[in-house]
Amino acid sequence: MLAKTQLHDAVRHAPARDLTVTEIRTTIVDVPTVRKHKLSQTSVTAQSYVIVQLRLANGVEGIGEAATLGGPRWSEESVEGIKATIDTYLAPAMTGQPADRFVTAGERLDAAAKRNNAAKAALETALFDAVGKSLDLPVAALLGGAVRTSFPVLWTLASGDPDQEIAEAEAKLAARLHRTFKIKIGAQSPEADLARLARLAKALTERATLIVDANQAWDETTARRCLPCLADLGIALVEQPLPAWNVAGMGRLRARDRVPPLLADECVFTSHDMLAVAEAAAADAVSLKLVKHGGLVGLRKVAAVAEAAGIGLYGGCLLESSVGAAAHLHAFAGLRDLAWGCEHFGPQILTGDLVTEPLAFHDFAVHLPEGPGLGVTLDPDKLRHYARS
Ligand SMILES: O=C(O)C[C@H]1C=CC(=O)O1
Ligand SMILES: [Mn+2]
Repeated sequence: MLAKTQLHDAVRHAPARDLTVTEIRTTIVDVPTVRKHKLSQTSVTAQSYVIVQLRLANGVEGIGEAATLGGPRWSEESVEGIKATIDTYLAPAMTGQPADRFVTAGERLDAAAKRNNAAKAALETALFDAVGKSLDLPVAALLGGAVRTSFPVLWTLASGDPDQEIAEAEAKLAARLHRTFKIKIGAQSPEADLARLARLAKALTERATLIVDANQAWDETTARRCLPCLADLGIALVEQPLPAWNVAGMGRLRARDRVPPLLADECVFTSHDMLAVAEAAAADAVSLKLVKHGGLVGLRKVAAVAEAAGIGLYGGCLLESSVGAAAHLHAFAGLRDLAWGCEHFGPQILTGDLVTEPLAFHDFAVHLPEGPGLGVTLDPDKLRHYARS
């Protein structure tokens, strides 16, 4: 039994348990990138996020982030739209509600707005962070506990200039930061991309694993022609070669010879999408992203459907800062098998971060931050500095 003074101490130090949401604030930030990042459908020189700050009755603040890529070009959500949706619809639906009923919160958010998955993900992340901080538990523990605390992490080559890309990959290898590289293709002709990939494969042979992401750029005929060439170059994984709607086409491609494993990205937002991809045998792996799945609970549901179908898990990103990247790592930490590693290099491509201590990258891995909640602390000066005026 605790002595009286010990009992008083325990009560005094116990985090206050009133987990009612009292206030939700949103801020749009624009953080420049170290170089231009060129995808098939857009290119960016700054990353834009909506940062959510959510306060509980106990005084604890939770944070979350919604990432976008080039405005509403990667998916339909933009930071301007996300902020308006949270301020007008999602925040009123959660204010006055308990923060620790995550499934009920999801139901309320779905009733308040259709889709808007990135907006919901940012708000739900802030709920998890606030509850974790209140209970002195990491978010990964709230999700069932961490299986791993470090994650193999790749780097994306996306300047489009092979000389620059080879030099960038060499620097990452030398610093023992990354040894798998994802090359963005589809911004130029397939022939130009194949020539570029041949140069990269030759320069990095035996020292790196290469994967490619077409971001929906090819039609099925082009993909039929080019996929065997990618197999010959030793490309280990081909992400979203076809438009998101053409799941049947991905299934047909996968059934052919000399086709590298296919990774589903833009064609899987919901667990229903995941089921359709599984039924069409359209992917070997799926890229998991909070902005697609509407938050951590949704991400785990998509992962469960993939696991049930024998489809591998890949820890996807949308170039998040350390806030959004930390949220992903907590969700990935509890997955039984993250066969394809992760791509949360986002904090490294920014010229600055939004937290007091950015995520740690070393030994070709990114590491789960320690401490309650997300394990990262928003830096108010940096938030002010990058906030859109
Ligand atoms: O995968 C995407 O489509 C989006 C993003 C993730 C990494 C990267 O370079 O772009
Ligand atoms: Mn992708």
